Amino acid sequence: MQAELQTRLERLLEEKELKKSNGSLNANEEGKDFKGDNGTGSDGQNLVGGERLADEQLSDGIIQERLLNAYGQNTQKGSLPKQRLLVVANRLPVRAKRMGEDSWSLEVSVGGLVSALLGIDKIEARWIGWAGVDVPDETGKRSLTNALAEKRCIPVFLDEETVHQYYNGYCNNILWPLFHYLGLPQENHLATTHSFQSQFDAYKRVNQMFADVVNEHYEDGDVVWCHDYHLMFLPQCLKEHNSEMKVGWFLHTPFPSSEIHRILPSRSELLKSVLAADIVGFHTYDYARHFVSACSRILGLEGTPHGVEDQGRITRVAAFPIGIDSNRFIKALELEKVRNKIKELQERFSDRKIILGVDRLDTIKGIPQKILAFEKFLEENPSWHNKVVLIQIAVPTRTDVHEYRKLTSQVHEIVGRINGKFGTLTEVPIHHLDTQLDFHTLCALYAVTDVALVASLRDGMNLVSYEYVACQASKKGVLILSEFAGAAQSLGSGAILVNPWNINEVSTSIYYALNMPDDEREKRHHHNFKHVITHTSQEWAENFLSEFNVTVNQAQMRTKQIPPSLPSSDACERFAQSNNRLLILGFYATLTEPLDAHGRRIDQFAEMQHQLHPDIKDPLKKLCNDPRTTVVVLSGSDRSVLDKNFGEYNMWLAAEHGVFLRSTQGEWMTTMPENLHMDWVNSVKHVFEYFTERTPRSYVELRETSLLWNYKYADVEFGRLQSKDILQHLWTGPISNASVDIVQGGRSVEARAFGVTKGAAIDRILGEIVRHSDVKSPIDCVLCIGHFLSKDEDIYTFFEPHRPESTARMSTASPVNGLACSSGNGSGSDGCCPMRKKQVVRKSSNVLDLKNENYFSCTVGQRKPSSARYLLGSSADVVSLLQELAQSLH
Ligand SMILES: O=P(O)(O)OC[C@H]1O[C@H](O[C@H]2O[C@H](CO)[C@@H](O)[C@H](O)[C@H]2O)[C@H](O)[C@@H](O)[C@@H]1O
Ligand SMILES: O=c1ccn([C@@H]2O[C@H](COP(=O)(O)OP(=O)(O)O)[C@@H](O)[C@H]2O)c(=O)[nH]1
Repeated sequence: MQAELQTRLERLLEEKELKKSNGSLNANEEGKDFKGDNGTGSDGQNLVGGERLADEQLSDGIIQERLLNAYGQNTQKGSLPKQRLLVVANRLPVRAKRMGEDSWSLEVSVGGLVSALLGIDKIEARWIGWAGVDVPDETGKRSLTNALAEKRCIPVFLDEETVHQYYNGYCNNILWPLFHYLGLPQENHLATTHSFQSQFDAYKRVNQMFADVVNEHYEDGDVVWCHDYHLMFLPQCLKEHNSEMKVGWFLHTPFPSSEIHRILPSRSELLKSVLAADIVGFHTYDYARHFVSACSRILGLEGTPHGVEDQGRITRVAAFPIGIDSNRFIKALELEKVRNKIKELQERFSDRKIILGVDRLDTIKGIPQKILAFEKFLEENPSWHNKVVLIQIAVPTRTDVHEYRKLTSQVHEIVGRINGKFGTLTEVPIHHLDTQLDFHTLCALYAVTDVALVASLRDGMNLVSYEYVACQASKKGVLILSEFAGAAQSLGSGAILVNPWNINEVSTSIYYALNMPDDEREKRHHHNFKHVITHTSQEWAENFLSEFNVTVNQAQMRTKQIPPSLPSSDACERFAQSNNRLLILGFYATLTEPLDAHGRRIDQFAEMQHQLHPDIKDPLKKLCNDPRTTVVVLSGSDRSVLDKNFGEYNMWLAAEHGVFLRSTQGEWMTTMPENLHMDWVNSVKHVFEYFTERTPRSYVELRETSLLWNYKYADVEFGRLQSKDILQHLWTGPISNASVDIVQGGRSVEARAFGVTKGAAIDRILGEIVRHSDVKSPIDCVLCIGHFLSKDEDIYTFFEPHRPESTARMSTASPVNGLACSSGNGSGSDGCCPMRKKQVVRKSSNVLDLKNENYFSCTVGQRKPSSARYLLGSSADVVSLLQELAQSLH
């Protein structure tokens, strides 16, 4: 882990150096082209990526080559690896308006996501999304597709009803308010609950439609970057179609606490689907932390400092704070038409200070709260009447959603009341505009403003605050910023942070901002400005994509260490051909029923009954009754558990990791080594019980030679903390000098007598089995299958001690390469495994005649590096295998 962190850090520093030396991200760099009024670039050509001047292309090439080298990709001199980016977002950067049967006008869409992605001009990208318009006819679809192609945009066509259910319904009436901590729509809770399923179905359908378009345009090697809450199903849809596709997902809104997310009926499906991506990004560390925590608490998955682990597959989760194309704003202020607008505004408001709000008219933006705070300021500061104006730009948005329409009339009502109260014949204190401004007017307004007021109740980032800072190089105005906007984490040192719900606080902050001494204003602005010009949208995208490539490479390396699936027909064939075969099976999670398999939640009561998988009984009975097959269940459980579950079969039971052994025809015997010290038991029990009392739903399993503290059903994070604490208590207390091993499981801590492992026991078990066996020929086929802790994986290596890890993984298909068997390495001319030779001194001497290809070790369920040769996905797969083996007996 430490090593991984170091390389990550080293890589980031290296990239930073590269960028510095190239100067490509320097905000003061000269000679770049900037996007025009409509955001289509100064030449009006491409919205995303695009053709630029030759010298720029050259420098882009160098950057890309260096970055890709830094990512560890293969680059051949002279031939740059091509990595196209497919940006997939609900909204295209342009909104289409139909002008005629086959003619369209394209306007730039408003919103932070579009603004940020338009700021990336150094990566070749295509954009896939909805053009914001219903196009029912084929002519329209064709002509719009062509018009958009010129902007490197690819449309996904959605009809009106689908947009209603998916966009207005599930996205903006359910996910949006919930992710912003506003709960589900207040007025019609029941209606929402009722329509939930149909909206969710539409949401899934639309995500599949997006996936279909991506699949159609995808070329090998492309990177697919999915955006936002509209497309949480997309990563799964894409990976199901092509598991090799590189898929990233970025959320532009907050990700709420798991306590909020768990309200969603579709909470698990959404999380699982997002986790199908290789990398998942958020604006802030808090959102990333909430996501990991939701995956732990809701899906029961392991959260690591790097991401979320599911069955050995890690989805990287990290914070990538977005930025703006600051140069675009800084340069715009030099344009003549912007300078003219600035002059106009200065003249118009020459006798007043300007407070500015720029927001989509959205429930999350806290517009009513902002206006009420301004009212309070006017009430408390009569000397400021007629000397200050609040200009509120409220861009109409999502107007088909009830809550948004309600907000519009609410805001109008408050503004009207306040203007009525404080206005004069010629002036009003609030200029409220339900409109969208063009880029140049917006820049001019930012530049003349004295105080920008952002009062979001929650906001993923809030780019308006960045844009304001970028335009304030000369005026150095004050930014009042809600602590609930993601931007508060990056601009917090220069801004005045406020709680928008606290009207008094916002009102006094307005007063403070208007009266702030010049030097303080300058210092605060300097902090913010430095951040805004160095943390650009270009850098944001590069960081994300760099991390993306590293993540994919690391995942590929990890996959190579995971055992391949068991070739079951080969195993069955070898098994059937053998004269004396041994089947060693684990119990828990190997032969038990997976309780959460059919959408049922994990149920502690049911699961603790340790129920055998219902389909296992027949094949197991058949195998146990076969005279040439010996079946052993080898478990950590105590004798009573094995008696209860397997008493009726003709087999061997090895309880407590093999310390106790019996044939079901006979009595329990102990294989316990004589020097097994158990003097630690009472004090460890005391510690475990202490923690059980303090950790709800944890429990202790008391066995004779081991004690297990299990927190599988407890709160994951609390359980993990408690387990760390337990270890500390044990090491510093009862076991400091005792002869005991502490074994950490996924959700358990086990104390066992020193040296007790399944691998250590198997030799003694084999000796006993052979002593009692009627079959006189040696065992010539072994299947050893279990969901074992890594400590117990020595059972696999008992049969195969010299297995070269890496080569074994490479040669996934053929078991022949698995065992290190050659006549030159002491294995004997019969081609038997070397272990057998080593074992001749043990009790199991001469009982094994195991050829390389007749040995099948198999880990169950855990897609993790393992000493086993093969993998079976779950106990259901074990059942299928046993059924096949039983059939092969004929
Ligand atoms: O597409 P709309 O439904 O009209 O909404 C506009 C966008 O609103 C949201 O923007 C967010 O992204 C910004 C950039 O990361 C961030 O600064 C802001 O805090 C977010 O609210 C939404 O997430 C986008 O998908 C919409 O396009
Ligand atoms: O009249 C307007 C008002 C806003 N914006 C843009 O809309 C974006 C709003 O992004 P923000 O992150 O602040 O919030 P969002 O609307 O995405 O939630 C910013 O880039 C603004 O420049 C605009 O182009 N015209």
